[in-house]
Amino acid sequence: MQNDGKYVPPHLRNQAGGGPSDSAPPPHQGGGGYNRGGGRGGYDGRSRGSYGGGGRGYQGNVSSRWSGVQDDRGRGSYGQSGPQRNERGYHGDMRPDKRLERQLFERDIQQTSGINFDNYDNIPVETSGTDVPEPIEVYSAEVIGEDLFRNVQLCGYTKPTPVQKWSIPIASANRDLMACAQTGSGKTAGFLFPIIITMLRNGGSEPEGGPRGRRTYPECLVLAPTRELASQIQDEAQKFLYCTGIASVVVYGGADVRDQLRQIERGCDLLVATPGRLVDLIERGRLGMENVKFLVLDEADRMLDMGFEPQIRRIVEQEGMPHGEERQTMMFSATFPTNIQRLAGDFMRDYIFLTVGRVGSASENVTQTVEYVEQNDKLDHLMRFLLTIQEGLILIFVETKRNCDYVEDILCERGFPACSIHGDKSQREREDALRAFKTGRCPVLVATDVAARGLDIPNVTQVVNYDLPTNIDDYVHRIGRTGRAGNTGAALSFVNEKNSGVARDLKELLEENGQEVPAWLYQMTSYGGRGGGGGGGRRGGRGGRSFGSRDYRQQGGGGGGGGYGGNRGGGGGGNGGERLNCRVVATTEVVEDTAAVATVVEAMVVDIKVAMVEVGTLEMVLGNASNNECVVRSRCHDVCR
Ligand SMILES: Nc1ncnc2c1ncn2[C@@H]1O[C@H](COP(=O)(O)OP(=O)(O)OP(=O)(O)O)[C@@H](O)[C@H]1O
Repeated sequence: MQNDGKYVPPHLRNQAGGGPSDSAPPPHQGGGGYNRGGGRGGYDGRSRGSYGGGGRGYQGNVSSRWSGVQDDRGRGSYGQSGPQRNERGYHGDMRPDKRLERQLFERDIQQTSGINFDNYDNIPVETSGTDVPEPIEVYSAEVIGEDLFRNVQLCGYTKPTPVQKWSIPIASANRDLMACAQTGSGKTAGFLFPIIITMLRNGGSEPEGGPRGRRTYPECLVLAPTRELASQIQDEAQKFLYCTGIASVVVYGGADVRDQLRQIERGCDLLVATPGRLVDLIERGRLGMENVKFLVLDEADRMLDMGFEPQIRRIVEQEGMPHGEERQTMMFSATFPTNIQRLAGDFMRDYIFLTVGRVGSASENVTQTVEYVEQNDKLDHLMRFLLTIQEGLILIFVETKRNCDYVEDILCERGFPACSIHGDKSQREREDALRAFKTGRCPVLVATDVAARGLDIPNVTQVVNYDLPTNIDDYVHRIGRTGRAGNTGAALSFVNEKNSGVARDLKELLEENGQEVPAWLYQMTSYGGRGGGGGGGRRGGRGGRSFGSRDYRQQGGGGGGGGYGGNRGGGGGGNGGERLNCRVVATTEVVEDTAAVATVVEAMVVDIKVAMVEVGTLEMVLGNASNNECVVRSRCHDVCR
């Protein structure tokens, strides 16, 4: 896949020269930020051996050898106890920089709001929780502060989206928040804006007891499930933080850790991270959680669902992160199954639950079509379909990494300029493929679910579910890669008998969005097969379309969210104790961690309102896994009678 370190799509791999040149910078330069001032991309003498208690510091000591390097004084430099703070108490740059400004806010690489942007205002908003603050209606210097307002204008935002209207006053009032809003409706700004407003209002400060060793102490931590999403949040944060003096850094796995350490050492007020790499840096003694005043879990349901719970619990509960009033916690997603709400509730205090539209509903800006296609016909069908798409970027989702490579190869062989992204690719390959896609050099991207969440790529006009996902929430996120910021988009899904597990939820979702439901899909969902007429789909378990039941605390079984996870007993209220003889319906990998699966299955059983499954039952099921009678994947998709 690599050629001199550059990504070459398969259809160009055997050609002389190895494919198109690729001179654009990587989407993210090692976690660096504009607010890093000098030293971007080059050797930064100041960050070597000068940090911490050593006290030497290279402040003001730039010799002629480094005269070409931009000075960094506007954002503080290294001294006795690490990077200096600026007048606001943070570590970022406050000086305007026209070149950087152009780079950050360049319109032609940004998502511009589309014709349906104003329709967001028609989506019903519901809040639950005590003393909910009133929403804001406009962006102005009075409402969000001068600095942020300037940056909002530079972004071209003329008014807040519904999730922003509510999240800004709620979070600015120091309230915890669990927010659920459609894909592409501006949740990132929804959590970053109130944090920036509050950070600028309060000013930065040292952790209680002062800094220790070589640790850096961010005041805000944003956790995200994938590298690409973390990197994208950082890009957004950099725009919103321009000239505010707040420094943001991103860290994620697969990228050079030394580079990330250098970035952190130069000062980090707002940290965006994937859980694994963050734990690594905490273990190395380079990051401390003691000063975290704002914690955000973006795509919270995905992170917990993906098995990041142990890392997240460690980060939040065992690394000195402040509790209670000392910390504000927010969680955002377009989907929030009840079981995950329950789990997430453990990290929050007296939180407000905000829903824009129904929890888990798809964006109304996406036209959804489903076609019955037999497994063996998919490739031909796909290629015929691609020929009908004349413009825009096309994102194709497949279920497995192997299939991802395979579909990419075949498409390229047949002359479609395609690239691919999945979890087995190197970070470099992932970045290169995304860049080739974004720039339109490869307008077809084949992806696994690694690209399903959060990615905001302008001009994606078509999503294809070559393989349908096994649960409807993943479907909602996947098709949400198009139809963003009020733009319209289209999603086509290939469906056959293999997808009977999700067919019923799909049918309901199509109906809810006023999309055409073909007769064969009605038929498919009318037999008693699993996930079909048998009931027990996750969707029904979340309370269907009933508005009031979205916040699990209102479903009678919540009990305030205490004691899930480490304490399984807390989970089962309201189910009447009916015993479930369950079978875990599963997919690819055999899972070794039976306890973790038990947690997920138990939560799902609670979710579909039947009963608590006993761990013993589950172990028995898992015991059969080795006989291939039942293969379990770490994300259990369905539990049925
Ligand atoms: N107030 C606004 N006005 C115009 N555009 C906006 C506004 N808020 C956000 N956007 C743009 O809308 C796009 C989608 O925003 P964002 O990625 O935050 O959506 P999201 O709700 O987090 O989606 P997902 O659920 O897929 O993660 C981005 O390009 C963002 O810049």
